[in-house]
Amino acid sequence: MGSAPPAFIGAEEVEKHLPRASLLLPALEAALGNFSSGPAGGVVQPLRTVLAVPGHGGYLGVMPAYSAADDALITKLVTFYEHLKDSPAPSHQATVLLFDPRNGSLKAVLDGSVITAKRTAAVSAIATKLLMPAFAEVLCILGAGVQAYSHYEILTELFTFKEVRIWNRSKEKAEKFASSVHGPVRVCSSAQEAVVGADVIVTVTMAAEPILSGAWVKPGAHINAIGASRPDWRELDDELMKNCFLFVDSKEAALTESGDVILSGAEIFAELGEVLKGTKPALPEKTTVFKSLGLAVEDAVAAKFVYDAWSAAN
Ligand SMILES: NC(=O)C1=CN([C@@H]2O[C@H](COP(=O)(O)OP(=O)(O)OC[C@H]3O[C@@H](n4cnc5c(N)ncnc54)[C@H](O)[C@@H]3O)[C@@H](O)[C@H]2O)C=CC1
Ligand SMILES: O=C([O-])C1=[NH+]CCC1
Repeated sequence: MGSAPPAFIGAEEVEKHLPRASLLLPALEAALGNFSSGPAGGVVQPLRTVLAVPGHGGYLGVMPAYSAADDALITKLVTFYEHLKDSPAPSHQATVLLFDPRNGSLKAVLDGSVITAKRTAAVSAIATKLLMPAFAEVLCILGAGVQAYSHYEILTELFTFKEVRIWNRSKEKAEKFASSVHGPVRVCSSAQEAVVGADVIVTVTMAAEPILSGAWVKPGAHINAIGASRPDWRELDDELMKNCFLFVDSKEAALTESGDVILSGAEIFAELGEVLKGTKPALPEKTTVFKSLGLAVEDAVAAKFVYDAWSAAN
């Protein structure tokens, strides 16, 4: 007798079993600490393979990981395309394959887009909790796409801001964002207007040139830098990169994939996992940048969470 056919868990079902990204926080904190502990942490995760799709402005990322603590074995396949102006397709699409670690059988094929949106925002929330200044009042989001929504949701769930500001390259999209989310959001006409005086800043754009200048940033602010995941793409300028304390999810990934890190020559202070383990300090009183590239082990944690909840309900 062969093994059971794999389950297919689509976007709606993923959303149903993972209604809030904050449900992932304990498991993600543990996974980031394990990732930064080397082989003793039980995370096996090579640097992702990213191949360009010539002539189409697209990329395919292959992201395998095993987490012993979660006993989760996955690979995520994620595509991202720079300019999809005349296409209804989202810029990022992903699928997660979840395997049985005991025998390699495929257990489930999960929509990876909701997982990517939620686990990325949850990791930014972990960084924000550790690195944002005391008494943070103003949240600023640069970009108004999928990640802007997931970041807004978790950051306003976990923290209380007096003001939330958004800027987007096309103002219509920022206005749509402001009218879709539940709380009040001020739409700004320039990135500078949105950034000046902000305590927590999130960059979630597809920019390839800097959209955030260090000259605008309030000393002591915390920045979650989520976009610019190619070695020649930027969201942050040199002034910011060189005058901040730089935290990353993975040093290896940052030094290979992040244009903001590679081209600025900024020194990495710590991995987030090292702060979570207590081997590096958090420095919330300093200007801090968390440069996120996205780790497959985060997808492993999220896919396991969704699969377990789905299995319990089916
Ligand atoms: N660190 C991580 O784990 C992850 C990072 N990302 C990155 O986060 C960023 C946002 O992703 P999504 O929200 O899914 O994308 P999206 O396509 O839904 O939204 C992108 C936003 O950037 C704006 N934009 C596009 N080109 C721009 C430019 N040249 N300058 C300024 N703004 C521009 C668009 O108007 C849109 O509002 C992307 O760079 C993506 O690669 C995405 C998933 C995971
Ligand atoms: O981790 C991830 O899925 C991604 N990081 C950058 C683009 C997609």
